[in-house]
Amino acid sequence: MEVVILKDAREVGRAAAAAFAATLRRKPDAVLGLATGSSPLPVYDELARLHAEEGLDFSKASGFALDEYVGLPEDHPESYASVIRRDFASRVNIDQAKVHSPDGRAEDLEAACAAYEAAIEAAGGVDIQILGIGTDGHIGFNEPASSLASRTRIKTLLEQTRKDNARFFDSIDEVPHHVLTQGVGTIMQARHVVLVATGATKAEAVHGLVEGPVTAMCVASVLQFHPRATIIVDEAAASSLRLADYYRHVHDNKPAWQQY
Ligand SMILES: N[C@@H]1[C@@H](O)[C@H](O)[C@@H](COP(=O)(O)O)O[C@@H]1O
Repeated sequence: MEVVILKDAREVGRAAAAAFAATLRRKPDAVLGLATGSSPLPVYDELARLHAEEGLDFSKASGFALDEYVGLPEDHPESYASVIRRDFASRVNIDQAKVHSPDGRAEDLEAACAAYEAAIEAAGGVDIQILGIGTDGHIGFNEPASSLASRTRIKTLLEQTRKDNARFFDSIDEVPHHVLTQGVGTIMQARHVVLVATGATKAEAVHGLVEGPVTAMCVASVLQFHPRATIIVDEAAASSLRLADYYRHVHDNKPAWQQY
């Protein structure tokens, strides 16, 4: 696990976008793992800039979103399919038909989850996955006590997560109770995971993720088992890390040949 502590959200976005750009340049048909929430926004801003100003090419790439609300119309502005389209896909030259989300409107939700797993596998697996983190340590919508081996499935949201996400809706009553999410085991199969977190409200979750015991009570801590996880946080989100000075030292003295 590499922990990178940077000044602010903009720097975090730039560093995470650089990892995406490196993957795309090495493998133009890369499979990108996409996430919603406010944390990845600066990453998408920087990817859009790299596309516009430096010609970063997404034309052969494809994408898979982490999760989706159950029951929201596909064109609802807060469905995660809409959010990914608005925040990312519409701003670069990716083929929108190759940007996928779990089908939260399916009549048979379990079949939709199985189909999503099969689609990720058929695409060759996710090359690089961007992740945010919930205040309770969730990744995707894998709430505390999720199976750490889980695959894409239906989950019920914690009230805290519904409250956290209510800012995107007119009222909390509109936030769905159920979601489809890639499982923890699914996320763990991405070849490179880049988790971004900013702001003091994420400090405890980041501490649990990096330094806590591996526990389903802080699902992100499972990334301690991932062979290539890059955790990029700002100073505020790093404020509960016990070994922050060590992570800074490692990063500042990184040999030029070592990438994240
Ligand atoms: N399903 C998403 C997660 O993927 C995201 O990481 C989390 C945090 O969002 P934010 O970055 O807005 O704090 O929100 C939602 O629960």
